Amino acid sequence: MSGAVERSSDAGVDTDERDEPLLRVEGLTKHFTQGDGFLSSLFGTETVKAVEDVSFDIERGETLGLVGESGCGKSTLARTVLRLLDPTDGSVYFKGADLAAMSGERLRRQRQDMQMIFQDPQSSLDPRMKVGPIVEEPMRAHGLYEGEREERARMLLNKVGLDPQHYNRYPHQFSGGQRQRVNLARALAVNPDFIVCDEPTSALDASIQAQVLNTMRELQREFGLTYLFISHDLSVIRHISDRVAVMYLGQLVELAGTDELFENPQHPYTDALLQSIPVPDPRATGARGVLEGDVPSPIEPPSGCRFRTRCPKLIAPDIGMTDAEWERVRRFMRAVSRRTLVVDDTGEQAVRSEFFPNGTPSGEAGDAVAEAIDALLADDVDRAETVLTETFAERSICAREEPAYEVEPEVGTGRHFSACHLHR
Ligand SMILES: Nc1ncnc2c1ncn2[C@@H]1O[C@H](COP(=O)(O)OP(=O)(O)OP(=O)(O)O)[C@@H](O)[C@H]1O
Repeated sequence: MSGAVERSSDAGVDTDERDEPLLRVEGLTKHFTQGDGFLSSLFGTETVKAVEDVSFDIERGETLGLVGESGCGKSTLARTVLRLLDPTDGSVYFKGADLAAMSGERLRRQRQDMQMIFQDPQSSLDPRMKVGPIVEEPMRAHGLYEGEREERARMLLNKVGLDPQHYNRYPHQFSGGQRQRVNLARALAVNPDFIVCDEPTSALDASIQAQVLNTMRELQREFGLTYLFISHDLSVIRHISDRVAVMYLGQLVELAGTDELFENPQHPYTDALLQSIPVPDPRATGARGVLEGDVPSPIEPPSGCRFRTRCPKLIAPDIGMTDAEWERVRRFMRAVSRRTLVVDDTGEQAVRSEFFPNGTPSGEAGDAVAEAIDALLADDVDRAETVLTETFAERSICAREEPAYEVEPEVGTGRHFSACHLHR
């Protein structure tokens, strides 16, 4: 029985292939084009740039955590990696072979080695089937373990921490955590090397979550598994990951070893995410609300660095301001775009003394600030915002060039990537 757990996929693997990372993702891009047919011929189509030029490797036996806010493209990236979605551009190499070049039977065989588990164990388990046959289903689909499927299913139920006697129970007879364990057993049924875990514990209570995560780590060691683990929850990511990739609006902004990322974050977005982790002491202040404004639409993402429209560290354009002047202009810009500033005739002085107590900057910067204040006096906030955006934000290097830098790690020796022009 346990002989059946031997890594069938490693048979015939040559040493070159073993030196390769298990998964190599290069420039992966996934766009969704919305609107087909008659309406789009009238109104045109819209392209959602869900994943844009994403590259990373995952080593054998490693867990790469992928974290980011809802809608940033984590699930789309995962599904494109597994070729459940066709990429718009880029490549995915699994054990050195290009998945994009595969189709039909070869892709189907490769998929056996790549499984996925989802957040909601309730909806992914057929309520009319008993859990034993649920676990056996992938074995049947791939024509594997003929004659020993039940024995293997019972063995796997045991390995994921369930009672093998529960083979004949239905999903509704299990708790949420147990159902996710059934899902784990099913993912392991065809002896994969790689499992994409998409928010697998997000629907569970914290204590159950920790138990399932611990089981996943034990299974990883025992079966030599490699995980791509997706979560919006930083504490889960920290608990389970060897390295962490941070995603924002379709792109990776930072990638480093877990301790390095948490102790030495180098991207302002990662920094903001870490600061927004709820603190254990609710009386402690200043730990929330760091991320201002909404995530821009992936239909028209900002040029250059996609985080720049919310970035507290936007770099000054080259128009001759001191750091202190730029700090004040940036604060003024934030207040204008938040639409919280109301200026009437008597308020002009108040605005100047609130934001520019030592006077506005000289030259072009000062002219733009004066023009924005005039627009606010005329109750035209949009014009004020446009003037500031065109003069300052759009001329920053953050708007003009896509950042990509490697920085020196402080904790450990792994490589640390940060897509921020502050590292110029
Ligand atoms: N089939 C689709 N057609 C059009 N747009 C899509 C499609 N699937 C996803 N998107 C869009 O792509 C972007 C990324 O979505 P995705 O579900 O990958 O994000 P996510 O980070 O996994 O979010 P969540 O954590 O909420 O699941 C979103 O703007 C989403 O609306």
